[in-house]
Amino acid sequence: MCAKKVKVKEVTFGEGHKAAVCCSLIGATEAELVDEVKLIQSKKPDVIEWRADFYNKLDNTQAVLNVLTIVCEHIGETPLLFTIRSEQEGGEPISLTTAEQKDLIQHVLKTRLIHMIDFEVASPFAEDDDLKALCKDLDIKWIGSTHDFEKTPTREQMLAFLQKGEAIGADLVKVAVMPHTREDVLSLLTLTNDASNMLSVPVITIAMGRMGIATRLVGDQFGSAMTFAVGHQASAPGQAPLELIKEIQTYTN
Ligand SMILES: O=C1C[C@@](O)(C(=O)O)C[C@@H](O)[C@@H]1O
Repeated sequence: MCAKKVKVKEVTFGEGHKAAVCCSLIGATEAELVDEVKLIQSKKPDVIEWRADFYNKLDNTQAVLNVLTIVCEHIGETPLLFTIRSEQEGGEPISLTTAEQKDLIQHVLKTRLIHMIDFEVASPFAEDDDLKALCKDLDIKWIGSTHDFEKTPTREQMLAFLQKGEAIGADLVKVAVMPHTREDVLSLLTLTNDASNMLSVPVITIAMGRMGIATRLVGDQFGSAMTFAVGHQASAPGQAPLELIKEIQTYTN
């Protein structure tokens, strides 16, 4: 079966479409985030991600909601992806408990200011019926993600992560891994091709670091629906500038 398409505002994710280019906000303060969003938005990414685990007042719900409102004043029609990446999967350390994090996420979803949210497949949030029901009610698409900053798991393991995301109801599924050999990169690309044919939801795949650059530049030619690029500062190793990816896309799509 061909991977289904998912539309978020004017952006279409999935088979037959070039990868949406996403740039991340990683500021620690409101002032940094405002500078960052202005710069990034001027480069016209397809999606903006707020990596809220970098924000230094994540434990203050009102501050988070205020910053969210301010960020949204600068992004126009660009879809906003909200992510609290866990430390185990490459995020910044945060002080919130799981219950506090769930409460914050509910507040953020209810603002309707975000259009997509990332839940790690291995986290309790991806299994949380309240959060998933809220996303459905508010038409906020959720990405079921898995990250391995150490290695590239086997093709079977990576496929299992993506299938788990699909099985628990993710609208899109994503895997990001660290390659150490050319074979690792090829394995990720083969997985991308296979999973994008097999699954019923769009697939996003990334091989991080310098070795994985091909997957970020031309992953869509193998079936990947989104790529993360540098707008201001990289949010993970190996990201290329947005301008380079957009330029390449004029030749490949
Ligand atoms: O999950 C991802 C992908 C990513 O880790 C990357 O490798 O580009 C960057 C993160 O900001 C994002 O949340």
